[in-house]
Amino acid sequence: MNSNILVQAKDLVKTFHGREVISHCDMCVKKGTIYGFLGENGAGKTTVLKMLMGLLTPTSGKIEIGGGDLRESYPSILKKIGSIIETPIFYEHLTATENLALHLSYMQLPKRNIEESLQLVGLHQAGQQPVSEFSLGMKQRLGIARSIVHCPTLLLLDEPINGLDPMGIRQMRELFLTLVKEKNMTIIISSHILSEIEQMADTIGVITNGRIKKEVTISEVKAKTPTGLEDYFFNLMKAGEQYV
Ligand SMILES: Nc1ncnc2c1ncn2[C@@H]1O[C@H](COP(=O)(O)OP(=O)(O)OP(=O)(O)O)[C@@H](O)[C@H]1O
Repeated sequence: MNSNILVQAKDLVKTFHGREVISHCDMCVKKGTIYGFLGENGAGKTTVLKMLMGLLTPTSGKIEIGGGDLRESYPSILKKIGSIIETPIFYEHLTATENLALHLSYMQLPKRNIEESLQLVGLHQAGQQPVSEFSLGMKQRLGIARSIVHCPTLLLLDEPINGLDPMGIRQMRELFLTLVKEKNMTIIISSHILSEIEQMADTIGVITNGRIKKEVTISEVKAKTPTGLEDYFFNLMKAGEQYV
């Protein structure tokens, strides 16, 4: 595998109860980039992200992360992946700090970076509060803190800005850009908020009916559709392959 590539999925298939929801899906994510993962409701984004995280086993196909086969490198590779997939669940009676400490101990890692991670997501003053007292947005921020506390190289973020206020959305966008620039992380982020993806992503992957329809750099998107990503996405959905 090309050394510039961190994640490569080849010919992925996932079947649930005989129904193929991911169909021969190929995906390629370069190191040190943000990959905006787009698709309509039910297109297959969460299912692919769960397979990249090892939470679901593909029916067939191959996933390589950092040049190694995900299945063969499991579970040690988990230490290099951070994720927020669907609604994050916490021990509600424990504090934010205790939840992050528990996460690190599950991963058999030293209790480091807890304060820094809470600071990065704007929860530094809430570290000693039980999670049961957190708002939806605070839980989402804590989920992001948990995804980065072990300093992963790959972040899988499934709609991570759900529930955040406008300030929070901007702070998280800036955080994700900083993590890539300063901590060398690679991020795959799914979101329906195309304006956010447009401001962050280097590459866009569009999935339709379980298959990547288009992988394109953001500069190609802008060249093709000067009015921006939203129009590019809608034109692609409407016109299909004729548009690309
Ligand atoms: N555990 C499961 N059992 C059966 N079908 C499933 C399961 N998980 C997902 N699916 C189906 O797989 C398809 C893809 O779902 P997925 O959640 O991956 O889509 P998505 O692109 O993340 O959608 P959304 O944008 O609505 O979150 C859907 O048709 C869904 O019903």
